Amino acid sequence: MEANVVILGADRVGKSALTVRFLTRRFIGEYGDMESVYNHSVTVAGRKVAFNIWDSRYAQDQLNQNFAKEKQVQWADGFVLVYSICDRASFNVVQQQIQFIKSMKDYPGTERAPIVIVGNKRDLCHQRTVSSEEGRLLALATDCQFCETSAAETYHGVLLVFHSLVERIKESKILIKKTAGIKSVIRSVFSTFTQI
Ligand SMILES: Nc1nc2c(ncn2[C@@H]2O[C@H](COP(=O)(O)OP(=O)(O)OP(=O)(O)O)[C@@H](O)[C@H]2O)c(=O)[nH]1
Repeated sequence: MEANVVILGADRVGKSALTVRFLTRRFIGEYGDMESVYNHSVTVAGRKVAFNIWDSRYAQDQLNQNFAKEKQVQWADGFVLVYSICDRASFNVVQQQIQFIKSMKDYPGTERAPIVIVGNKRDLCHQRTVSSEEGRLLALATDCQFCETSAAETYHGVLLVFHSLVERIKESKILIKKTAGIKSVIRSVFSTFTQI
């Protein structure tokens, strides 16, 4: 399976740190500000998954932000939305980004959004301004997955983020296929009737 994943979130929340941790198992501290797409294959539940990961930048002005996000939303099969547990403004950005994604992608009623909300920098819990409960409630209200982790401290927490996203992407791809199949049946029935 191929999975296009976009990493979104405000400035300095750890988007690159999470990406690099997943790719290399390492935390290197500073990451520059290049926007890149990385390829990385891992085995999830016995199945090889080829990830294309778009580590995005957060555009400051609204116009560029929407333009960039539209491209990303069209391209993506799934999203990792990152905030820092020490930065409430970044939590608000994630809420806006969920709304934006949902307004652009029409997830049918039965489909759970292929989005994982990640509260990063868990190692800095003495500076916490966003509680775990708030993150969990946001995920419940928006039907997304949620986890807190620390890219600085753990590889396994980060791995879990991508594994749980794969499950949602799998479900979403099956549903898209089914819907496309039903649409094509309806189209062919319709064209048969219009020819009669
Ligand atoms: N303590 C701690 N610091 C972290 C963690 N993740 C990232 N950082 C630090 O936070 C800063 C920003 O990390 P980046 O990965 O560059 O964040 P980003 O979201 O890609 O930032 P932009 O390039 O501005 O979009 C760096 O100094 C990282 O070392 C974490 O889990 N814990």
